[in-house]
Amino acid sequence: MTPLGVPVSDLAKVAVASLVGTSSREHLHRTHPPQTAFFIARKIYAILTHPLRKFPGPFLCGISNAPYSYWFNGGRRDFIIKDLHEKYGPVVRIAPDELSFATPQSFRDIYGFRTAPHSTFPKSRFYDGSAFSSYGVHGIITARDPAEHAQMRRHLSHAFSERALREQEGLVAEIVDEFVKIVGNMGAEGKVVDFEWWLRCCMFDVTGSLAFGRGFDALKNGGQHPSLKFVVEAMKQLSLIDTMTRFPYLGKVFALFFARKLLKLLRGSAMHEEFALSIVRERIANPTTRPDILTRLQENLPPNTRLPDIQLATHVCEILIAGSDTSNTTMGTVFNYVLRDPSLYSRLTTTIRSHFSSYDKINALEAAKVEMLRSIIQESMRILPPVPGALNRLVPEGGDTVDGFFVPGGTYVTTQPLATALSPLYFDEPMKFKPERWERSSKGKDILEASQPFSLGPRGCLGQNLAWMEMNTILCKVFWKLDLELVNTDMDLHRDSKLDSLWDKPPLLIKVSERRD
Ligand code: HEM
Repeated sequence: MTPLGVPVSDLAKVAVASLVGTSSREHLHRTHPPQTAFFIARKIYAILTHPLRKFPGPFLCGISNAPYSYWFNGGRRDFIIKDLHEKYGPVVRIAPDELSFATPQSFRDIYGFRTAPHSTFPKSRFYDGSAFSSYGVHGIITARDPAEHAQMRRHLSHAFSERALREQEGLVAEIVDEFVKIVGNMGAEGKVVDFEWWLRCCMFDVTGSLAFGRGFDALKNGGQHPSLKFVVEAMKQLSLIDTMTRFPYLGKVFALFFARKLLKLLRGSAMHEEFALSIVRERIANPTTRPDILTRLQENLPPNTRLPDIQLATHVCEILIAGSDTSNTTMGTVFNYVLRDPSLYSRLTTTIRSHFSSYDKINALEAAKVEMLRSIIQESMRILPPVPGALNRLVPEGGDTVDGFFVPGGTYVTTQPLATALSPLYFDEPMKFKPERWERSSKGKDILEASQPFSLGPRGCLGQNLAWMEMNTILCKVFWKLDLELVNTDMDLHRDSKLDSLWDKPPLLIKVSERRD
């Protein structure tokens, strides 16, 4: 398997098929007219009697996965689905077996814990494939079996507890200080800093330090670590893998066309897996009390047991992706909107600079008290949900209801975060950045549960307290110490971002200088 679920053997099969000609199945399809007519009649019958036929949506989506794959590969899937919700309403059929919802209640029904007579929806096959999946090992994010996942989550929760968080603060602060110093120095040299890239390096180092027990020196060497390159590349290929899952036969042809890309991914994946395993093994051979996630994952196990090396390595690889890109996207959105609004920028810097009498006094506990910053972060996660909408779930056998609609078993369902969080049904002037809607005193008409950046229920974000700690600390330190000015003001985050499984954002060019006041 590739890291993302494409069986390696498929690549070989495609190569063989291309040498020996069409497969027997393809030969069957070069059929006599009556067989062709029968095939078409069967297809039409299946379309007319499909259990999802009553759900609204574009006609083509009801008969083929092609529109969905086309949108996904074009990088604008979620924006298109958002438009479809505006046209068709709260539920849209986006593929033959797939429904998209855009309501707060659907978040609860699809992702939440449900009690009898309902049942909790498991993750779908679109989660198959991650680092080490070729060994049959799943991590906390890709485990689909609810019982297997529940056991993992109980164990991993310990690594994200309040106590663990307090102990992790020092490790985070070390890297944040390095980040502030590096961007400050670049600014002093007269360079414009691409915060999109440097925040990515910073979060990769922070999450690497916590999950792998060491940073990746991405800040020191400008993101040259092969694992960072691989992760960035792999996240951009998920639409391709999704397409291959939807079109298993066409997928083989695709594999031929994209053989180079896939082989590069395979090589990158093998290196990343090797690297993760070597770190885990090194750690096991040299036990330490360093208070990171890797240490915590080796605790709280039944006596005389330990997690297999590969299982540990799978968890840390998945945590690396879950924890780095999400926080980096959120902070990029904060900088983008705050720096465009001089009054907001001035109020925020004044608040932070008066809250802390010196840079050294900035810590997670105090940073969490800056309420204005909290509202700004919440609004940033609403206006650009850091995890876009492929959090696919499978309706269990027998079917169930989602926001009052009965959905047959076997249907794939999602709540589309962008469509929900940018809907005028739930937010007043949804395209406007208005942090005040999150303030406790706000009497706005907004329905805040329509923004669920961390998802909810049994698979909701396990690292959200850690994420808050990281983001509060970084943003307080940067706004306290540096003056910032957005350079590429013509950039539009919604217009210029693409998405695959996560966001592919445009550069965020910022002039940085030591604060003048
Ligand atoms: C702004 C920052 C973050 C956001 C918006 C975010 C969002 C999410 C979302 C939406 C999910 C659900 C994914 C799904 O259903 O497939 C998730 C899961 C998860 N996140 Fe986060 N996340 C953030 C930061 C972090 C951090 C910093 C970590 C750890 C270093 C982390 C660790 C996890 C883990 C382990 C899961 C899997 C939980 C499970 O399945 O039991 N996240 N996150």
